[in-house]
Amino acid sequence: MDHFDYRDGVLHAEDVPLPDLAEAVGTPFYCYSTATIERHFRVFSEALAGVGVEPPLIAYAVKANPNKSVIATLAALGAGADVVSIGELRRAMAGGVPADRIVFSGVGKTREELTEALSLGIFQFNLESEPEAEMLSEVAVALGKTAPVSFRVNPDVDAGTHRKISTGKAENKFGVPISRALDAYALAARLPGLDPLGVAVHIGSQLTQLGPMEAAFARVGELIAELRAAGHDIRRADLGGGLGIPYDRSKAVPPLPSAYGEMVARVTRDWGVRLTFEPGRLIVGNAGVLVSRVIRVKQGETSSFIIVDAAMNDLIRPTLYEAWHDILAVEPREGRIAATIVGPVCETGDTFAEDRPISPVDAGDLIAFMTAGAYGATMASTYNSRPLVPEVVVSKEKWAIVRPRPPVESMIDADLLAPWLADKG
Ligand SMILES: Cc1ncc(COP(=O)(O)O)c(C=O)c1O
Ligand SMILES: N[C@@H](CCCC[NH3+])C(=O)O
Repeated sequence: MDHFDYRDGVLHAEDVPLPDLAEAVGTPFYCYSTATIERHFRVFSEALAGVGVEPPLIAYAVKANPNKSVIATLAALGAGADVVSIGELRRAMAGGVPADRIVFSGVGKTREELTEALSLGIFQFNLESEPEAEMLSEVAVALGKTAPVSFRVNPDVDAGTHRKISTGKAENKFGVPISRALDAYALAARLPGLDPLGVAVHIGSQLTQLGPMEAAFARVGELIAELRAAGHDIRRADLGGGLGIPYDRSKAVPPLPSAYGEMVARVTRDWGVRLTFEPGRLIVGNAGVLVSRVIRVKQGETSSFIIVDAAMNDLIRPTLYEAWHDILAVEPREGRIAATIVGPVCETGDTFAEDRPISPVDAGDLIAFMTAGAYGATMASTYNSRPLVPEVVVSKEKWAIVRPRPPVESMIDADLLAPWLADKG
């Protein structure tokens, strides 16, 4: 459930009519609902409340939406953070997440990143290779600290999602092959400065079936038993994120957090570990929309095109993953047309939807891309010298711009070549 609804024929974000925001902020802009973010975090936390030997750590995957106000909303509810760069780590802390609730994931952490994170005293490093373990050991020895580590294992499970967001198949770059895990833990136990205390897994994103996750978790359970038999003191398991959300309201809803929670409870019953979860999309996906204005409507030879002022640089998911977003008129008119909805960027791929049924719209009308709170603004670029889209947060009848629109002048590079040319004579 989200808090974007029609009232008197106008789409609202909580109690704020979207046309009012468009008037004040200009288009396009992202708009997030605080109530939805809070609700999703609570629903997920309640579904997982009883699993593991102590309350689980719900580490919000910051990459899904790193806006500081979003992080702050979640931090106030006790969320931890799953981060993949020092930028995300600093953002999480700036948003109020304590270091000891932060998990550092990612396949290419640098020595500088490992050093800063260890100095800050984070909850856990999820290592993705043996060379990374060796580097972290060197860092730990230099700092005179012990790093709490898990290996992210790659269980070679087909997650049944889009190939570009599947992470747990043998051919994916992520994790240590589970077949090599015993050797990796033996290495970590030998290396000074590492405490190999857990196992981590994450097989992909927008997962719409529980089966592949259950298969991966079962393998983690077997591994924990083998590691203990080999003398390792395993006290934690991190089951990652990935639970899917409904993008197309006319289709079946993916498994709910309650069903996920029941599956996790069943599979992990005898593990005797503290569990961590890293949900991203589930928390923020349906908490955000991208609001855009129709620039003009144009008749092509075979299609009718609605050209809007948002483009692939603002929301890349449709062209990158053939992803579906519901597209709604903010103030719908009578009737229905089918149109191809495109942005102004000079790429054929700058197409949000083809032959999509939508209420008739004219130049100047507003439309909303639904379910854009996750992997929307965070994946934006300035391609075609388009400034990043502003972000607005709504709470009941109040709203605030939490990232302003940069001026178009910011698209003009400083002239760094001139002094160099002058220097050459
Ligand atoms: C390691 C890790 N954890 C958590 C997530 C969050 O995934 P999602 O947004 O699908 O919950 C991702 C992204 O897929 C990830 O790579
Ligand atoms: N960015 C992707 C998901 C990748 C998740 C990060 N590992 C999406 O929009 O669906």
